Amino acid sequence: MEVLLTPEEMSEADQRTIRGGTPGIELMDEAGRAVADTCARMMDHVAQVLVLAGPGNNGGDGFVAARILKKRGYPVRLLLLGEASRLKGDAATARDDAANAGVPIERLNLAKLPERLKEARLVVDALFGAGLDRPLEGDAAQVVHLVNERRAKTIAVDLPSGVSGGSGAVLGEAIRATRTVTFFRRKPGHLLFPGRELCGGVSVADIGISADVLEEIRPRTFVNDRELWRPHWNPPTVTGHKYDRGHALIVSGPAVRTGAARLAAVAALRAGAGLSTVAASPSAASVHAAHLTAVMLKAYKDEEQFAAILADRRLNSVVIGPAAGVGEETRRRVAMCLDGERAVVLDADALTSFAEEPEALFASIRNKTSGGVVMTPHDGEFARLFPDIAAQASMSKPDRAREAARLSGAVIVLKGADTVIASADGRAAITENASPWLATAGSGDVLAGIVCAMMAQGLPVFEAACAGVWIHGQAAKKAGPGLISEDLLPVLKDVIAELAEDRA
Ligand SMILES: NC(=O)C1=CN([C@@H]2O[C@H](COP(=O)(O)OP(=O)(O)OC[C@H]3O[C@@H](n4cnc5c(N)ncnc54)[C@H](O)[C@@H]3O)[C@@H](O)[C@H]2O)[C@@H](O)CC1
Ligand SMILES: [K+]
Repeated sequence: MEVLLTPEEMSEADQRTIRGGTPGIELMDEAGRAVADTCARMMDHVAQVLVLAGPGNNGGDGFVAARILKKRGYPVRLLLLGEASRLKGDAATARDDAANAGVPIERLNLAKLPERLKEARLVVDALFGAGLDRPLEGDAAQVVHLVNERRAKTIAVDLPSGVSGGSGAVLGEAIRATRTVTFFRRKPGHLLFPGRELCGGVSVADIGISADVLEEIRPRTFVNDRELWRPHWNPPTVTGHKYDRGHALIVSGPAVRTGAARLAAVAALRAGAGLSTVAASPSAASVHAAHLTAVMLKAYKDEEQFAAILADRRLNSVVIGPAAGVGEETRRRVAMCLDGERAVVLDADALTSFAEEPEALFASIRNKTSGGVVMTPHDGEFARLFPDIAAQASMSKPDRAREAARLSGAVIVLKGADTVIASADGRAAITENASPWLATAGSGDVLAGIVCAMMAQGLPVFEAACAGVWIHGQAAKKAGPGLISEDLLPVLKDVIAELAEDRA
């Protein structure tokens, strides 16, 4: 399980280490050394390196890197944004050490920068890191603009300058780096877009901070990797029965819109639910009947018959929303699904149907005494249900999802290229295995089915949602470029097989 540290948490890790007896300058030396090592690895021969240093400790790391590269025989030049006399603490020490080692240090001059960039084979961006607290403008923004325009090979120290470590947002302008070297642990901004794209490859350097500090800091943001949820997932046992693996129920849309429910129902079965049933009106059921094999079908004429289906407690996890239609009927069905012990995935039209009265939905979710609820909005659906949270532009995606989870009581899967899963208890996971080919019709229906299956199998709700999103991503990798949603279904078998092998 990989934890991510916000800039505040990282600063706490630094401070705890320093209080524990490691001088800050030692951490900075290690950070700068890691940057210098990366520079050396990225150049096939000794050539000019240009270090751009800012006014804080990120600049300090740049001074150390320049000093070490100089000692290793690289021609190095350092340009400082701002006045040397304003450097403080460890950064001032690092500047003195670099000057004593003979590193040429100049004040950064915009007019001369293009010439300096032309001379360099490699640029080190040590302008701003974790301390970025406002948008870049004026000279700083100009510098970034000129570096990006030059398309020079660029190594970012900690973060590409201008990228927020907490949210991945670009504040003003941001460096487009070839590679980013960060310290101790990755930050959310390395995984969240647009930051992720601007980082290039990210490497994490050990700078002498002990993992013990994490026990005190208790980070609440994670990478959605296998380790996060796999301890809760078990392959079928030799003597197991299909009912041990739960029974997924997928509520279908009307006769002309039945495909979404079938995608979800087959996905649920493939993702390991013991059984999967589609519930449909008689006209929709006759369409399904021509298509379904392993998935079962139950037709219902009216609300009473729908209630009778729900009364079977073996149907322990339900998906409602895909192609369900927006309006009162869906609202009533959602309320019926939420009333009971089963787990519920609310997707698509189930979310949009409550755009006018989200509180009614949240009240039904909070009234639930057992069985988890997962909501899977994309940005548009999220903004309809949580307009106040969506309006807070400066809030990071994990924080928006956390707030929504707190407000609604559901686990929120906020979809996108960097899907975030968050729970009301404050945990949030960021996904990095999504394929761009997942942006295709029906992909969300498949996801809803997989999440439903994970809850049917008894995974706790947050872990079920994380597992579902991860498995969906892996399936897309296996299906490959050009995939359509149907292609995700057969390859789910391979993803599950690998999970099972991994535990053997
Ligand atoms: N002891 C430590 O805390 C360590 C810190 N490290 C480095 O230190 C960095 C954090 O250092 P700092 O907290 O000093 O922060 P930064 O060096 O990232 O930036 C802070 C400085 O930039 C200014 N600033 C912020 N946003 C600005 C903007 N938009 N326009 C103009 N000026 C702006 C601030 O006023 C401040 O002077 C990390 O990213 C990492 O590179 C590493 O050396 C490891 C040890
Ligand atoms: K930087």
